[in-house]
Amino acid sequence: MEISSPNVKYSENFIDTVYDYNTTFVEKSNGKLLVHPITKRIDIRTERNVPKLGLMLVGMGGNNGSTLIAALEANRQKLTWRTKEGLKEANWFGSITQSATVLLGSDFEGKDVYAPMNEFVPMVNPENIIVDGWDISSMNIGDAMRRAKVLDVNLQDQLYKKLSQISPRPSIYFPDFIAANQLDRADNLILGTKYEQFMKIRDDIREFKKTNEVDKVVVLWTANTERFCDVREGLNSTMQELETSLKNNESEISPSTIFAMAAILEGCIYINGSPQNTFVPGVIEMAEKYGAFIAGDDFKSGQTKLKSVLVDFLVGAGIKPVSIVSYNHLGNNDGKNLNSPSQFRSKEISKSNVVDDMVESNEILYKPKEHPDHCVVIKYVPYVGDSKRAMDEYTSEIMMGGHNTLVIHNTCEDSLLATPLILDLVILGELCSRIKIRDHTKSDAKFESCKSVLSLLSYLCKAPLVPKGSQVVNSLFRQRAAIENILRACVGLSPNSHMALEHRFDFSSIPINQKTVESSLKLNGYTNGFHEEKTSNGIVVENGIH
Ligand SMILES: NC(=O)c1ccc[n+]([C@@H]2O[C@H](COP(=O)([O-])OP(=O)(O)OC[C@H]3O[C@@H](n4cnc5c(N)ncnc54)[C@H](O)[C@@H]3O)[C@@H](O)[C@H]2O)c1
Ligand SMILES: O=P([O-])([O-])O[C@@H]1[C@@H](O)[C@H](O)[C@@H](O)[C@H](O)[C@@H]1O
Repeated sequence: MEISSPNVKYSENFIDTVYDYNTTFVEKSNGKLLVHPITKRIDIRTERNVPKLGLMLVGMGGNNGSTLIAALEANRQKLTWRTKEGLKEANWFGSITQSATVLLGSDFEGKDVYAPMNEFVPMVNPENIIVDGWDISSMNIGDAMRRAKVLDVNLQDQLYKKLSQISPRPSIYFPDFIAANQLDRADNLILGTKYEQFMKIRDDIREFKKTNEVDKVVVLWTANTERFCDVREGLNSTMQELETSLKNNESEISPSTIFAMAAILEGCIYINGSPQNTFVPGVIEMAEKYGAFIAGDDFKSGQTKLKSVLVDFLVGAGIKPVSIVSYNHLGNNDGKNLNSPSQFRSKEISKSNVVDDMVESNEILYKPKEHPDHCVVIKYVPYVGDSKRAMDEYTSEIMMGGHNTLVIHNTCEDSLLATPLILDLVILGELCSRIKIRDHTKSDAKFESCKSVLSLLSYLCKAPLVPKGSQVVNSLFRQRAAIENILRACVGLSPNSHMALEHRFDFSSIPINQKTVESSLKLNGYTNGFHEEKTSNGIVVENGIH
């Protein structure tokens, strides 16, 4: 990849670009829309040095946790294994950072050219991630992998010895927050008051950092879905209240909120892969005060991911979804925990709200407050294990009183859909912590980090957490476009608009071909001897800046 841009500069530690950010503000008054296109010249700085990254999983002995650890090791060793379909090899299918590409542009023959998503800017290599974590179950990860029944046995057998030497740290367990049916796993617990348990988690993080000499740590919740906790003044509506409630051993402070507090105070990135409301206002205030990063909620892996595509397509096509029913049954421990009404309610909320922004986007189809019937059903059927059987029905109104009904059946190993998302959350979350911007027009402007709430990770979450006052976006393609266009901006490329004007109009008067490019480079003060620089991830950047 050769980026010939006068606005991109590679130094030893940074990629610096001067970027014209174009956006549009709209005023609504007296039924009219006054539209203000805005261009803001900013500097974008991406640290090039990728840290030695530690990942601490809460719930590491679960299906997702054990499968992630197994997959990291299998890919590290490039393992292959025989199955009845033939020889399989380790891969990261389902991970956008490892297995997806981004449209770069077109060649001079007009053909699209794509590049791997992880070649735009330096990203953490999964092979170098050091994993640790906690579980209320003491089972070692080798046996946990067997208990999960997710991976082929021939692969498990190659991994078992190494994974059986890994055991989860004792964790925080408040029976009231997860299903009672989880009690039989809970043999690996930290005792003491909530504050003492909080301090133990902080000690664990510090010990992990010191022992492994990691530069950064991501703490990621892939433990069981908790019930929602109360949010109220005097309990957790501010950081102060939360800290006081913790010290007072307040029953409504959940294990996940304690992990989030500990992670924030230890300078870690904290990511919530489950649907519960871990991020009470006091946690968000704490993250903002300490400049920590948080993201969530609930991995967007299967039915909901498809829903955020289908509803976007239907509403975008002017077709009106009027009834959406999402049913699935599965038999893994997640399903067992969700068999309990309070925990199911957490999941029902995250699976249901995903259509709201897309419905609200079209006032032609929907009157204010009008929305489709939307039903979510999850049943626990032990025999099927991790093989989730999902059935969805989308009924829509089409023109002249017609109807269109889509019925989808989807069977998958649920953990093999979620595990790659965990990797992406970790890698993209860490990348966000290395990107900064400042106002190019102000000589005294300071570089600013991302906001504490990493809404860029929405693509990976059912119920995206966004900064206060920001719009929740669930459309999968809008979420993906945000990621790819920010990666492009970090190397000075404009957003993919797909306008392709040069292929829709006769550009003979404005030729875009090899000669044009060379002459425009000269116009932009390029010299013949281009300054080439190999970046750490193999991109050769060619620019005329000397
Ligand atoms: N496709 C998916 O697998 C998917 C998709 C979206 C969300 N999720 C969510 O991810 C989470 C994990 O899913 P899973 O299939 O791995 O579930 P799982 O039940 O197999 O694993 C959860 C693990 O968390 C442990 N645990 C429970 N409470 C804990 C605590 N307080 N501290 C530490 N460990 C604790 C359990 O012992 C278990 O080992 C669930 O909340 C699930 O809803 C999963
Ligand atoms: O991601 P998705 O398929 O919409 O939702 C899934 C649920 O349908 C499933 O029952 C549950 O066990 C998983 O945790 C996941 O949340």
